[in-house]
Amino acid sequence: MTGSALPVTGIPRSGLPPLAVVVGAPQRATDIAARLDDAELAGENREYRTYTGSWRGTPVVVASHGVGGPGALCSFAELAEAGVHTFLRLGTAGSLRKDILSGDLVIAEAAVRDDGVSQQLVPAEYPAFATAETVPALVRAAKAHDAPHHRGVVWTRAAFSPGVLRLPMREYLAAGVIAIEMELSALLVFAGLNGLKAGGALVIDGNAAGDDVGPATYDPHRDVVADGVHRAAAVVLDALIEVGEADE
Ligand SMILES: O=P(O)(O)O[C@H]1O[C@H](CO)[C@@H](O)[C@H]1O
Ligand SMILES: O=c1cc[nH]c(=O)[nH]1
Repeated sequence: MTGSALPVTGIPRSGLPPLAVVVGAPQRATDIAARLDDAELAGENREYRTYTGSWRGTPVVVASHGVGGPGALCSFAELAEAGVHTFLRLGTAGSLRKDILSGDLVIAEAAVRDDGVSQQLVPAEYPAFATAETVPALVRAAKAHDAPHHRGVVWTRAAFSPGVLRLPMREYLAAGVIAIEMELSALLVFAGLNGLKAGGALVIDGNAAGDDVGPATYDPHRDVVADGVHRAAAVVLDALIEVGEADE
């Protein structure tokens, strides 16, 4: 990393394309970048691996943000500083509904702010909402790619493994929340507070509606999940371009 790079992610201080797909895992960023034209590594440090390239002729960023809201926020802040103004997260999530299956895509309308970090930015009553136009853009792209999809509210939760406290699972199921993951609400709040656009689509990697969510029931390394992520990458990139075109 050079002195001209941003300190956490190692990306340049300015000049990145305004449209970004953000993902948890560095390898997922590499896999998606391999499908871009003219992909180049723009920076790498810790869990943050960032590429630039173009998708259907439009310059984009693909970046990994790691696991958990606090670390992910460091990446979102540096990406925004470097020029990104629209973020779509392509993540994985546990399903909270029997009819939402492994490999399906959940398109987020909003997220429960149980991320453990956004409460330090703004009071908890402030909503974590997806930028309105991201939702129909993702739905249209999912249909175009024949991706089984669902839309609704996602539970972003900081703790992956249970502790001694009872999870409010029954309450969130009764409230109609459809999937659980770990970073989206931090992204949506960050975008809301900074006049940026953000949304997300999550590939289901199993059912997480029990009281014993966490490592004991977690099995994301299956073909049905890998196939879902591969399909979702094209969905999210297409939706990102559509949202970007609406800005022009
Ligand atoms: O697949 P990613 O994008 O990392 O998303 C999910 O997977 C991780 C948990 O293993 C958390 O980051 C969670 O949000
Ligand atoms: O947080 C997460 C992410 C993926 N799958 C889960 O069950 N939980």
